[in-house]
Formats: sequence, structure tokens, C-alpha cells
Amino acid sequence: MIQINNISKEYNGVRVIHIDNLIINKGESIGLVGNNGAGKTTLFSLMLDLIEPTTGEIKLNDIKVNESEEWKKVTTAFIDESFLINYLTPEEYFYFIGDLRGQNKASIDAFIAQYEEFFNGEILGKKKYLRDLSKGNQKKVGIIAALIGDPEIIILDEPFANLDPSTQIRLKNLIKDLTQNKEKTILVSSHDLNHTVEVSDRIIALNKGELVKDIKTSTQTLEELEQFFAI
Ligand SMILES: Nc1ncnc2c1ncn2[C@@H]1O[C@H](COP(=O)(O)OP(=O)(O)OP(=O)(O)O)[C@@H](O)[C@H]1O
Repeated sequence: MIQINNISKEYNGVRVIHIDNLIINKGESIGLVGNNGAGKTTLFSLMLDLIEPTTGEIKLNDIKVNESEEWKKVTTAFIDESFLINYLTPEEYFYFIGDLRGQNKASIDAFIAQYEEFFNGEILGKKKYLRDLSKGNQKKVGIIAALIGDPEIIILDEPFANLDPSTQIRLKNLIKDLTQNKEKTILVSSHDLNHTVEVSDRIIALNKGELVKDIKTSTQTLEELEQFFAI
């Protein structure tokens, strides 16, 4: 469960996000939408204790993220390529993350073998450093590495961006599989309203740092969002 209380962040006196109260329950799959600069990445960064809030607090499974590291045992994220280690190959990076999450090499080999199709023959066994992969392929590595160790809370910032159409479809299926048994809490931000609606059971929209929509996904949601963003 994620609890957000009176969270705000200011830069040089300018408030870029403010959310009074928001609760995300275990098992929910959240799509976070909003125009450029709406505050999506800022919200994720606050949840992951990557930046200090100006006011308020965020709790992941009842743990205040800026007071203890315990939430890291159940939480994972891929925000951007700064989460990667550029001088490692994909395999070395997967083993490194596996090591952090108590997984041995054999279990990582078995884990990454499941994603052969997602990697589309461009990631494994190539002996390329992560810095030399295309942006889309770096993203594929980051997303799959984020899933190592079966974390309960998964935060993905714009996972569809830079991915080719085949991979976008595979990623949608992957997210749907992850959410199916309602054991995981998944937050995905995206500018693609179609994708977001398809993989999320609840949509949260930000506008200029304020929460302006919080709706259960239904057959009308895509149209509602398109109308909202058409203004
Ligand atoms: N370090 C910083 N210093 C000053 N302003 C910042 C800083 N980081 C973010 N901001 C501002 O906070 C606001 C929200 O940015 P954020 O990256 O969270 O938006 P976003 O919704 O993720 O946008 P996008 O869709 O373009 O990725 C923007 O106005 C941005 O310029």
C-alpha cells in the first residue's frame, strides 16, 4: 500500500507538485498521465526517496520512505537510464541486480531466459556494454532488471517511450500478466493514453502538479481522457 499525505515539492519557491491525500492499495495497477512538466517523474522520485519533499510524507507498506530503507526490499523502479550501469553488459547488470536481491546466477539465467522474446535477440549474448545499446534496448534491460526478485511494488516511468511497436505490445502483455493476480502494485506513467488505459485499473492524472483526475478504468475512460487532454 502507498500512502501520500500532503506531499509537495518546490524548486526555488515554485511548487511543482502538491497532493493532499492519495492512497494506492496493494494489487492496484495505476496509470499516471499528465502533460510535459505535470509532475509525474517528480511524484515517482518522491516515492523512491530520490528527492526530498518540501512538505509531507510518503509511506510504502507503512514505512516512511525518507526514514528507513526497509521499503526497498519490496519496491523496484526503472525511471531512466541513470538506473543502469553503463560499463556492464546486460548479463553482468542482471547478475549485479540479482546479487543485490539475493538471487544466484542460475536463477538469474532462468529468469532472463523467460524474456528472450521481449529482448528480440538484441540484448543477450552480444557482449555489448549497456552504454552502447540503443535507447530502446537500454530501456528493455532496465524494465526486466526491475522485475528481478519478484518485487511487490513496481514503478515504471514512461516504459513505453522509445520502444518499437512489437515491444510495446509485449510490454503491455507483460504488465497485464504482472497485475493479473492482484498481488503486485504497479505504477506506470505514460503519454500514450491507449496503452495506459489498457494496462491500468485506475488512472491518476496530474496537471501542473495537481491531482486532477483519479478514476477507475472503464470503457469510457479513454474517451474521457482524450476529451480532458484535448482542451
Ligand atoms: N531539479 C529541478 N529543478 C527545478 N525544477 C525542476 C527540477 N526537477 C523538475 N523540475 C520541474 O518540475 C516540474 C515537473 O517535472 P516532471 O519531470 O516531474 O514532469 P513530468 O510530468 O514527468 O514531465 P514529462 O512528461 O515531460 O516527463 C517541471 O516544471 C520541471 O521543470
